[in-house]
Amino acid sequence: MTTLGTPLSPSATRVMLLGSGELGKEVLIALQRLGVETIAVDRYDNAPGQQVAHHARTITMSDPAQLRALIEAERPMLVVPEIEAIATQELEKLEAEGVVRVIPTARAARLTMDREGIRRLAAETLRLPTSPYRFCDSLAELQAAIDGSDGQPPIGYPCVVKPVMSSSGKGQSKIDTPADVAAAWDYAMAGGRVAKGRVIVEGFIDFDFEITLLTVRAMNASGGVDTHFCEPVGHKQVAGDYVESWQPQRMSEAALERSRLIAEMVTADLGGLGLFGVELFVKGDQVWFSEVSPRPHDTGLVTLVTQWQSEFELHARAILGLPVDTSMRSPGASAVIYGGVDAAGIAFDGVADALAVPHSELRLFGKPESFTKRRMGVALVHDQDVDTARQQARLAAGKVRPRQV
Ligand SMILES: Nc1ncnc2c1ncn2[C@@H]1O[C@H](COP(=O)(O)OP(=O)(O)OP(=O)(O)O)[C@@H](O)[C@H]1O
Ligand SMILES: NCC(=O)N[C@@H]1O[C@H](COP(=O)([O-])[O-])[C@@H](O)[C@H]1O
Ligand SMILES: [Mg+2]
Repeated sequence: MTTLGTPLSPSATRVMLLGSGELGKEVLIALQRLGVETIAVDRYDNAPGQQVAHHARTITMSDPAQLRALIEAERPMLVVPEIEAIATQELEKLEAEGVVRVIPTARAARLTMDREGIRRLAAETLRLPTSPYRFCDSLAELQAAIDGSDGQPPIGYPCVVKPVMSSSGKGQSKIDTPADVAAAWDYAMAGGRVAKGRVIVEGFIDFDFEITLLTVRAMNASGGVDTHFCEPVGHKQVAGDYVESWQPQRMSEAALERSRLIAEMVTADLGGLGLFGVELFVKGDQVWFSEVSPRPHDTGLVTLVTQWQSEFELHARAILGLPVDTSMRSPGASAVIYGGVDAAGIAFDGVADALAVPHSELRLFGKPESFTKRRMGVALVHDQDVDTARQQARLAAGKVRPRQV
């Protein structure tokens, strides 16, 4: 049975987020609503979540010594990874030593932090359908994997190259012809969240659409763990980064059933409590596993206006051992607002126009520095159908005009 305390008192239930961007900010708000004392950690000062948490700490989260020192000093009840650049092996040690519980588990955080860990688990251990893939440590190995001159079946063209440690499309590119290979390698080397000279090359899947199946592992009344599914979230990606999402994505019963089966298998193996974003490619009734976030997913921002409990509230409840409800309340959509400029302390014009769009909401994340392609905010719209919601969300996002001050 979960007992919650009073923040800033000896009875406090203390939770630490490792990574405090836009997703962590919403988790922190959900935790605060339950009176949880929060510690927001990030690599830079004034990260979005640090602006709402009780405590803010800035460290290099990929440095094992810094991470251990902070966790030992703060002794939170839970550590909640929010980003991909964390010294997860140190988290595994801390968990094994009984210093802290990691969400969902330290092993899950390690396996999903690195594309190799999760891909080998899904494809080789669980035997789930995925794109064909290979891991390469040099441009020569990459070319050999594509051509099949390494003695294995060729990955061929088109294919996709990604650093093993990266997210939001950073360092990712599609290769259509032999002329693109060297540039893709160089881009991957420059774009990972953590310097590591290794990439995954994947055969390109010509899917009809892709979804995130938000899947929650939460305690039931008898102390066991149940798996709950949200309605599928459809999304559109440009250059490996999400620009629009909507819920529900219409799909065949067979494809939905397969998606749930895959999500159930992957999340059961990763274990622990919390919400997962299971990314799947769908073509007709066929479903491929792509990757999974053991935490709220950027495309799931739409659930802030489509579900009674958003993915952030679901995560907060599940990790605390509380019951969850994944039901929808309305169709809806989200559209991303990019910075458009490279500047610190930018201003946003057009906010009133955006919010004049019926059933719209905005989240402006408050990131201290803007980059042309940095996600700075999102427009959210609920409406009676997904098509209308998508159109209106794009309209609202387009009304917001970031500018240098
Ligand atoms: N093998 C593939 N075939 C076709 N499209 C792909 C493939 N791999 C990736 N993509 C496209 O690129 C997008 C981003 O890929 P992926 O999810 O692996 O990157 P990411 O950097 O982890 O992104 P995020 O952190 O936003 O989830 C996918 O959602 C999909 O649209
Ligand atoms: N696809 C993963 C994702 O969306 N992660 C979200 O982006 C933040 C980093 O943003 P930044 O790169 O702008 O600092 C992360 O902290 C997380 O909230
Ligand atoms: Mg992804």
